Amino acid sequence: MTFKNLDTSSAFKQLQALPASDLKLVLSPDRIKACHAYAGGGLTYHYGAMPVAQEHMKVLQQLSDELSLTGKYQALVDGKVMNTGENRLVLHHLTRGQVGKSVTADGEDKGAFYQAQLEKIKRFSDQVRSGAILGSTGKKFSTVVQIGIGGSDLGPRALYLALKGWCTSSEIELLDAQFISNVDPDDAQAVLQNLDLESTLFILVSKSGTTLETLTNRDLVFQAIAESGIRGIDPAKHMVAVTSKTSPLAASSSVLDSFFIDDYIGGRYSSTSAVGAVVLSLAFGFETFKAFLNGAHEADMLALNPKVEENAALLDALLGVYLRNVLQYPTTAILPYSQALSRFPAHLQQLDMESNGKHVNRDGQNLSYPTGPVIFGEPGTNGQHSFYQLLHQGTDIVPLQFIGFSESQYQKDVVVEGSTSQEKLNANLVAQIVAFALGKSDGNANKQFAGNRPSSLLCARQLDPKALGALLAHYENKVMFQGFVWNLNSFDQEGVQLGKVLAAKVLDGCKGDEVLKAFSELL
Ligand SMILES: O=P(O)(O)OC[C@H]1O[C@H](O)[C@H](O)[C@@H](O)[C@@H]1O
Repeated sequence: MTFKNLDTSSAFKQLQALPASDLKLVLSPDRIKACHAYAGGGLTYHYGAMPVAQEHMKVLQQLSDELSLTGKYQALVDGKVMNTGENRLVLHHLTRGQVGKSVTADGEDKGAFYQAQLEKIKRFSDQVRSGAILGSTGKKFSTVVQIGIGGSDLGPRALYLALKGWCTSSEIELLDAQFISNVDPDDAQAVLQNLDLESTLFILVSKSGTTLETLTNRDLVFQAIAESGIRGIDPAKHMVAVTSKTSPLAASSSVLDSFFIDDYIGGRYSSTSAVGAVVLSLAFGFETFKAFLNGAHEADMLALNPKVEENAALLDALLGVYLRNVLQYPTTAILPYSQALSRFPAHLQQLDMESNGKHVNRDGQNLSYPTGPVIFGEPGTNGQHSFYQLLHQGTDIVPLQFIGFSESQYQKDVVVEGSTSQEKLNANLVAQIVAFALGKSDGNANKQFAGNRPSSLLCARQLDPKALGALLAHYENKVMFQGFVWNLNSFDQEGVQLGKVLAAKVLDGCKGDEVLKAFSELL
């Protein structure tokens, strides 16, 4: 299997030579109905409003074949070392089901290891939710608080918010989940001040076990418990740990129990491991989390298909490469028309930008072509009242990724002026896709809409656990495929280390109003 730079690919050179198609010419109901691929979990990926004609699709297939993209995916799930920067396997797919051959590493069957952790999490969450495990003063747990940052916060937080409505309307008993991530003491205080500590279980999540913000917040929580004055409360009975077996936290005695991931699960890819499993199983019940895993696994299996037009994640990845490297668009907006996905764009920022925001290839050689785009986004319709002006009439074209659902989660609605709120939400979604693609001519230049703003749409009947699992895996696999195309190592993150080192340096010499002095010393 050969890894090579995108600009050495003959198919890529063909792609560059094709005429950039004109959206106005091709967007039609027939095209929209024809241009889609099933993404798993009830989710479908629609690309009719993308600036590609059949001739582009043919060359994208050639590019995928030339770079052996699904072959590289198969090698990854079969246990080939794909994280070349850290010399590690990449096994997050295995946390939601077997995709390739069974993988043994460190003398351990990794599938069996992840399955054993899931079974332990099921037992534990069942016991907490049933009251078989109580707080140290005898109260049943009603709230869980995850302490973590980056991949130990963004994915789990986004997924909790995404499923809270569906679980509520499905009459699943919820435990309330809260999240503490920032080292800003106000972040923790805003959560702690509303808690009944006797009925709260804290989940300390750090794969490395060394992240400054997380360890600091752990100590802040322990201090709050100690200072609460609650008779008989034992902090160790109100905290569990999620970490890697090689981390300093692994042997911690100051927690009720520990659940493990390993070094083959990257932080931004860890939501389907114990990092997401503990909080989501406690909050919504293990069965809900298992349905979520099944949706992700279905998407993973679909991503093995070498036929680009039938592989939603691969197609999304290749269209993204066309927009980034041929049409030279530097950003992508994620626009979920679902308030429940309010933190999903934030998770995708880490997933995409920490994976592919790199300037050297897998061999450490500088690259001469663009790589990962800047990712941002907010739910619709709110974004329409914020940054859509630039998206419609700005000087830069920003490719758009819409996400939508036919039905709401709570199924509570109101008819105003002949339509429900869900109908209004989706009318806006449809109107935006067409307006961005076709624009509007006007004698007054200030009122002109150039159109030709490309977009894709991922949609399903409802945001339920399976659809959410497929949505998460779709983007993980899209980012993986794009990393293969750009010949990157998408699985390490050297770019976050310098800030940590400098922060430690400033801390040594900086107290309170000394900060300005410290800055001047560093200049
Ligand atoms: O889970 P931890 O080891 O505490 O790491 C938390 C985060 O730390 C860094 O920011 C890494 O770049 C992220 O990928 C990771 O998710």
